[in-house]
Amino acid sequence: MTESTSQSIAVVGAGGVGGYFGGLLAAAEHDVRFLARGESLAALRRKGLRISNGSGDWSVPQVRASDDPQDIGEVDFVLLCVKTQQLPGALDALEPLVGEDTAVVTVQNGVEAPEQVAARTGRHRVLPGNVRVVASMVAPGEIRQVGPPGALGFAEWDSTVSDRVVRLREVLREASVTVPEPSDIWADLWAKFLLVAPIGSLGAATGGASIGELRSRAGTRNILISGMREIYETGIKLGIKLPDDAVDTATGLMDRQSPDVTSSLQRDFLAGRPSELEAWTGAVVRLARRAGRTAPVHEMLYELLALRESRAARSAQP
Ligand SMILES: NC(=O)C1=CN([C@@H]2O[C@H](COP(=O)(O)OP(=O)(O)OC[C@H]3O[C@@H](n4cnc5c(N)ncnc54)[C@H](OP(=O)(O)O)[C@@H]3O)[C@@H](O)[C@H]2O)C=CC1
Ligand SMILES: CC(C)(CO)C(=O)C(=O)O
Repeated sequence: MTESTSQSIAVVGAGGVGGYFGGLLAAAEHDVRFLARGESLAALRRKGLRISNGSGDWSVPQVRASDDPQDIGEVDFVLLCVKTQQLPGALDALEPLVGEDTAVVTVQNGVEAPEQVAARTGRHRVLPGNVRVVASMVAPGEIRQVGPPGALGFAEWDSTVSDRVVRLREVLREASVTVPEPSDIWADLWAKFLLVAPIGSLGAATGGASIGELRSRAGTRNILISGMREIYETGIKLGIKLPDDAVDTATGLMDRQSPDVTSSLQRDFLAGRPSELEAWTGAVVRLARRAGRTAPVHEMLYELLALRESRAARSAQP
């Protein structure tokens, strides 16, 4: 074991992302402590974590997990792996985990989570992160990951590489996690946002059309590309150093995805679960306004989806 293995890491949320990256870290015998709850916690305590992907199934029969942040205690790093709408609750639980030198890594889709966390912890504690993986919790304690191995890129707020960034990168690499080194973490986050938000929003508004369907119809393809341009223009106006060809790059990435890919936003909508609508579609609309622009594609999609969500909430009431 190397020096970096002595780092302690709390994983908050044992769903798709937390279960996958936390599972890899735990399998590599790092000091990983899950802050979990409900059935996930019961499963982690009973049988540990099981992960399946293209290369097979593997499990970590014993993991350290609790729903009490005091049991987790102070750690070197927190991987904050909850959905955006769950951030306020997770942040309430953070205090016992965070000591003088603790850094908190965000993994959420969208571009606003780092600032939401920083509002509680201060920017100096936040390492904005960008996750590229397709992983979901198929049953409590059971994670399915599809496609290429998951990657977790992160840096300091100003995109610099501090000692703690180097330490966490080493720990993750020892656990076989791919760790990209973005030269500008904000441009990297926006580039992913630019790809994922239009696909997720349109996919949800169509009732769950896959990426293959959306990109192959001329009309829906145009909507996606116009949506990407809206995010690009907003980002540039807000000072994000997106490359000139960001929309072309995102279009190429979209075209190379397996045709059956869907996003978590549309899957959550289809299943009637609370969604990240505000952090995806809603954020595009808000950020465009902040930039003094409009984003007509996302404005329309946001209104359709917000109405759909509020109707679903009303009909779920007793
Ligand atoms: N899944 C993916 O492939 C990718 C996801 N992302 C982003 O990562 C984030 C996480 O997504 P994902 O892992 O899919 O989400 P999941 O819903 O699968 O996992 C979130 C987990 O966090 C738990 N949780 C929430 N609040 C707390 C809390 N206060 N204490 C303890 N546990 C808590 C949830 O429990 P409960 O079920 O009880 O609510 C759930 O198990 C999202 O922002 C998503 O956009 C980014 C890239 C890829
Ligand atoms: C990359 C993608 C679209 C994969 O599922 C994602 O981040 C999400 O669905 O939350």
